[in-house]
Amino acid sequence: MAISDTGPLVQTTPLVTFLQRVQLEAHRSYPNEKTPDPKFYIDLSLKLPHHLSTVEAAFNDLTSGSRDLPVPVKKLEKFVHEYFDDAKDLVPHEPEDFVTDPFEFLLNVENDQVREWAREVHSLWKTLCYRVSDSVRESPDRHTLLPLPEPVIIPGSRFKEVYYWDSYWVIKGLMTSKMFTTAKGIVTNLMSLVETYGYALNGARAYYTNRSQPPLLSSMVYEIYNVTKDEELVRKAIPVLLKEYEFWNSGKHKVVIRDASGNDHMLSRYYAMWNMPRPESYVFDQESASAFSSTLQKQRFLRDIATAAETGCDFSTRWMRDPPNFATMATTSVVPVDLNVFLLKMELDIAFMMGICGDKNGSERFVKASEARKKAFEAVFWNEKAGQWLDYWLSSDGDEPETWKAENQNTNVFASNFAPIWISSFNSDENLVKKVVKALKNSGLIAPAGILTSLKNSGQQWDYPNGWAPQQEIIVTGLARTGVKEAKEIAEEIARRWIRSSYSVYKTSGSIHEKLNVAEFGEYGGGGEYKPQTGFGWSNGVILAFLEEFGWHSDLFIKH
Ligand SMILES: OC[C@H]1O[C@H](O[C@H]2O[C@H](CO)[C@@H](O)[C@H](O)[C@H]2O)[C@H](O)[C@@H](O)[C@@H]1O
Repeated sequence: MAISDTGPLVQTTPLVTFLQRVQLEAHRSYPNEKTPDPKFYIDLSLKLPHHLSTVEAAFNDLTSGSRDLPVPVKKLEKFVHEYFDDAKDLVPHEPEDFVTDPFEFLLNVENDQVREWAREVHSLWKTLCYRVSDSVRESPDRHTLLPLPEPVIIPGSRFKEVYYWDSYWVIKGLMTSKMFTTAKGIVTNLMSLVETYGYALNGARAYYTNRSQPPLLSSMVYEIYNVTKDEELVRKAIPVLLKEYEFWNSGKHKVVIRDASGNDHMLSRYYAMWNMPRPESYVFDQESASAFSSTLQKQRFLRDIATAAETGCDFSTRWMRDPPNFATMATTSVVPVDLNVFLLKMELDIAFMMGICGDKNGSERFVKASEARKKAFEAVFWNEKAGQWLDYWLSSDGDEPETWKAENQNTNVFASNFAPIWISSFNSDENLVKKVVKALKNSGLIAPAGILTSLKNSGQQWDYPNGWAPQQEIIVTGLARTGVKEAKEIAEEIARRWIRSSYSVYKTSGSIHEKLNVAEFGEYGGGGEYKPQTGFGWSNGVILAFLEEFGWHSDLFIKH
């Protein structure tokens, strides 16, 4: 009998399993250059009055003669059209708190051109706001979309569902747009997922139940509370955050690294509860896994792929033992700097929220937890020579404590190495900030349109020449809020570059992009045909948040 991987698994639904078959058949049917996005098939819903069993029977008939030859495209399209609905499970929704010109909107942005564009970006929330259709609530088995109680803001483009970490930057932008009800609704939706599953899902689809995404729920609650002072929200959030905290600090997510003096440091890693091809990319993952011969190797590789999706950075050389060789993906063997930043932030946020609710003991417990994690940052991640925090490669499977070794720090430069500067535990230390600013300036990461994700050109989405997308916002905000002049200056300069390029791409291609080609972006770059203006959730959010943070009054769109 073949030896199998025994790690945790979360089963998916019968509909997802069936739609994978349809996706695979479509991949066989279409001539290569026309193959539709595999995600299209996994997002389909069953049309009324058909039931899964009858549709499966019809599909079996359709494919029965096609063991060697694929189903002709026309026949497959007819089948899809007859039995499925596409993109009807979300219904456009006018956000109730949207006003064209919000009261006190970007008061510190004095430049007319900038204000006019900001209003346009603000109005794009309307194109990204939906509610889940009644049919999803009434017959969840017909859909891969999951029911959520409140309206949603989606990223847009091919992503027609809520995403966990994207929602943080969406909320930052909604705060600028004064759309507090919509922001609270997003948090309520994510909290409902944690209540149901024990963690916030990667996204609100049945095929995302086997993993989470970077844990930023506490930061979302914190941002909303900071503006609205809504104590009720905080009270509701605390038990949910405690549940989420437990998820990230137990089982396979928890690792212990022992330092040279014998002190144990508890940290966390990403670890998906899945070891098969991701349903939304089944055809691709199956092909990548075909490089391995044994079942165990395939399953481990596929878990590392699904785990990379849990990191939010799918894919990057950051997760490869031998970059850029994709077959060496080993995400579960990395103890990542940024994940632990998010968890340290969660500890500080929970301590703060418990303080608001008068739970002094609880608050002290979480302050202590944050202090312990801060020590772990010093012992495991910090590299004095590099002036940044480095990811750590595990030597074993991470189930037992292992002893720290200098050579296990990943000395490659990634934007995430600078993420700790986001939080007060680190950015309150002026000497440390100066070292980190120097390292960031010399890192090669600061590019014409913002901060690069990495310096390696691997062809992957989360590598050179792309930027650390909106995630750079946390580095910029952290630097901007220190008392160190050169930190503030570099923060403003990075934000200016990001805004100027986003503006340029928007004006020339017609959309706000989820990511920019940060390295090769020219002064006015962009290009492409003029299309109706479209938003992209998290980038929309960062544009508005940067404008709020820096309150520019000069012309941003001229090179300074
Ligand atoms: O369909 C493939 C993958 O798509 C998602 O990842 C990317 O888009 C997300 C939405 O903007 C974003 O949160 C993520 O950082 C991107 O890499 C999805 O999250 C993956 O799980 C999925 O496999």
